[in-house]
Amino acid sequence: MKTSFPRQDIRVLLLEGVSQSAVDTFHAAGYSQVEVYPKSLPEDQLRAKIADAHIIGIRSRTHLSAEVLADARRLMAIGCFCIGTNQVDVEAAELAGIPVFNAPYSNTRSVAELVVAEAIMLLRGIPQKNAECHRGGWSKSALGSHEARGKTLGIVGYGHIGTQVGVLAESLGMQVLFHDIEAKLSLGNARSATSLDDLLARSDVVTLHVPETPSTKLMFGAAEIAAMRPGAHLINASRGTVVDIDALDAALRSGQVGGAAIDVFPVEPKGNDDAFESPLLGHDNVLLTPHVGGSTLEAQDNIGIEVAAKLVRYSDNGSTLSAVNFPEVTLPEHIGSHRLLHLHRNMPGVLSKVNEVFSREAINIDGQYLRTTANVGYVVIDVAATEEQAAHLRSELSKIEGTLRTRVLY
Ligand SMILES: NC(=O)c1ccc[n+]([C@@H]2O[C@H](COP(=O)([O-])OP(=O)(O)OC[C@H]3O[C@@H](n4cnc5c(N)ncnc54)[C@H](O)[C@@H]3O)[C@@H](O)[C@H]2O)c1
Ligand SMILES: O=C(O)[C@H](O)COP(=O)(O)O
Repeated sequence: MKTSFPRQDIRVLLLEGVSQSAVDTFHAAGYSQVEVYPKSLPEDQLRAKIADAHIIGIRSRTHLSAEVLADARRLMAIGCFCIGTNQVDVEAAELAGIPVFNAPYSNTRSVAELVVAEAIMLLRGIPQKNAECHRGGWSKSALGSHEARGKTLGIVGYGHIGTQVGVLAESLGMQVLFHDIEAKLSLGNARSATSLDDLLARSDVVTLHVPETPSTKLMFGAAEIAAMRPGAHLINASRGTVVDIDALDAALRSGQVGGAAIDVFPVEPKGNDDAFESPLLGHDNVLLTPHVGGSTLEAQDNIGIEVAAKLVRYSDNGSTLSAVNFPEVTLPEHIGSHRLLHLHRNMPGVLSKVNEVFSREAINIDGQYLRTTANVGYVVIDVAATEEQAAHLRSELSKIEGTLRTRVLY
């Protein structure tokens, strides 16, 4: 199958050490121009690089703002090789006709395992004991050391990760409480708290699993920390913007928070060679990890395949299934027809103008698919036409008012 652009001319830019499995997936699909970087790029370099890329793959460190996307003149699709998509201005991407794909489940288990391990470590006071041993100290004591069995784990954000954490914690004999802004079906014996304050008042360990949104920004500050049980522990493997890090620092000093495990930070280094700074440095009772909740070989391997396959499918076939910012269509192959893709602002009258083009040109439509979001409409039309006719149709479609982007797949 030919595409409007031969695959070997499509430039794929993968940043932040996206797994080799992604590169292999692109190569196997005939995409030979895959450029790989081990970390995120400074904004000036990103803007220069993105100007030539047709497909970009990033993880959580690369910010694709509206300004950066404005330079991405050739960009066709974005792959977030992770769960979070908060680092991308997804609305700006939608209005530029660029679908954003991610891997919504592939690292869920990795995060859940780490969090449960951290809960055990915190309840036993292991971070302090480990630090002391490293300094040549020895304080063998059961003081402040507790079994996880019978303790209460409070999960804030009972989504894919939160539910998995709950299942694993229950298998250790923990009581699980959760709080979510949506009504959620509880798994196992987990119970919904009546409110966030109710959860905080009853939990020995609180773990955060909310996405970064305007409503979760700094949602865990001095007031929430004060509502925790004195000496309870806090785990954050969600996003660094969710916790007021200075308030946590103060609560660790005062003893209101007994210990913490923090994987994500308001400001994170761009790559492994850059220095890490945080007010939490030097607290013996804090486990600090460099945003590795989802960084297992198993998860990264799966994510590489999953997201690369979604990008290839969109590029080859136009399917947008599971795009986070785009009308979703699952399309059959278009053997024997040419496929025209028309992305337009969602405004009255566009579809009739699209259809007018085909009747005016007397071209038969083999199949038509349409999905809309509040902002945009995505119409896919399979036609029995020659290559020249398809190219002409594309140029006619481009002239319709409200058109954001057109492509043709031969
Ligand atoms: N540390 C890591 O490496 C790592 C790895 C994967 C994901 N993450 C982060 O974890 C987040 C959660 O992942 P997920 O797959 O469970 O997402 P999810 O969308 O399945 O679950 C998030 C849950 O949070 C709830 N929620 C949203 N706002 C809330 C609020 N204000 N109060 C309470 N609940 C709220 C949602 O209703 C949803 O149930 C991701 O968005 C990502 O930022 C981090
Ligand atoms: O959103 C995610 O999946 C996690 O934060 C992991 O991000 P990473 O790919 O940058 O490790």
